[in-house]
Amino acid sequence: MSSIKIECVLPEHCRCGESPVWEEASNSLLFVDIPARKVCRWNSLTKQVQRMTVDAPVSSVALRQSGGYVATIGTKFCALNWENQSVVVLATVDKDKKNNRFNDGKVDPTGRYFAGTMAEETAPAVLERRQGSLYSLFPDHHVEKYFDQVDISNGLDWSLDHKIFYYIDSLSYSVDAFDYDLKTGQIANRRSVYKLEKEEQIPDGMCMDAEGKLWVACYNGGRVIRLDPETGKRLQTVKLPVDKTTSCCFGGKDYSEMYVTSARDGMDSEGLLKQPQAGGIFKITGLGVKGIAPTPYAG
Ligand SMILES: O=C(O)[C@H](O)[C@@H](O)[C@H](O)[C@H](O)CO
Ligand SMILES: [Zn+2]
Repeated sequence: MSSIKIECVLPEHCRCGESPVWEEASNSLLFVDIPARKVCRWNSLTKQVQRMTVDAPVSSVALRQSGGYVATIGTKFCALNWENQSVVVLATVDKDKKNNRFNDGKVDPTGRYFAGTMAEETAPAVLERRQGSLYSLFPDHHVEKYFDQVDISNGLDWSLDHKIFYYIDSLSYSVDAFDYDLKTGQIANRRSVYKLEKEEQIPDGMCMDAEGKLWVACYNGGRVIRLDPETGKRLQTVKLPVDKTTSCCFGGKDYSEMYVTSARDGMDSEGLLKQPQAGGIFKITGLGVKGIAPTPYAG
């Protein structure tokens, strides 16, 4: 008895929409369009979008406890002042890798901002491999590096008890887990919890639900899948009307709705005719499971 409804709530035509984050205080969804260098804020009540253009690819955005937002722009962790549209650099990574940029990022349950890097793509998923690393920005603005040799650093989230960190390096076609030490922010004991099936294509962004299950957006797979990270089983597949589904988060009233971002880059004109909503923002209701509120960056 499924009453799942999928709706394109914003026909944004993002080149590569990513990093959806719900901001409860403003009833808004934040997201980025990476190559368009835009951070966007869609108010779910007024349906209005505000956009802020920055000077390099912006790959993730997060709430900030002291006001405004943080974002990963180029290879920099930055603070955003939405009111006057200004950017302050908090830290820079990969200084020796001129072709690198950040990709997906998310704040851990105590307020550290995790984000990984990748080489810039020449086409979707075409890039120099093993150039990326995973980092986090602590509240005091110092940066920790966890590991390198990453192809496309992507989705990340934490278990409800904060003891496990989940991570996707897209070209491994795997969702991985690490033991997580919330006190120190250290990770250990990497293992795979789910390998994608062929038609699921490339794992991209992901989020945790209130029952401890992971939702993974499948790039080129036109779907989000719900995984039980404890058993390694896929529990559910929800198909969307676009192939390039990039990331997902919960939002809306009590975090009962899911928002999914998508991309247009890499589609030819025939594909775009078939999927005119590519690059839009989708809302899924009726999933019967809620999400959890995002943690703001504590610095
Ligand atoms: O947003 C991202 O994660 C990457 O920057 C994108 O380019 C695509 O999602 C990737 O190509 C699919 O693996
Ligand atoms: Zn991504």
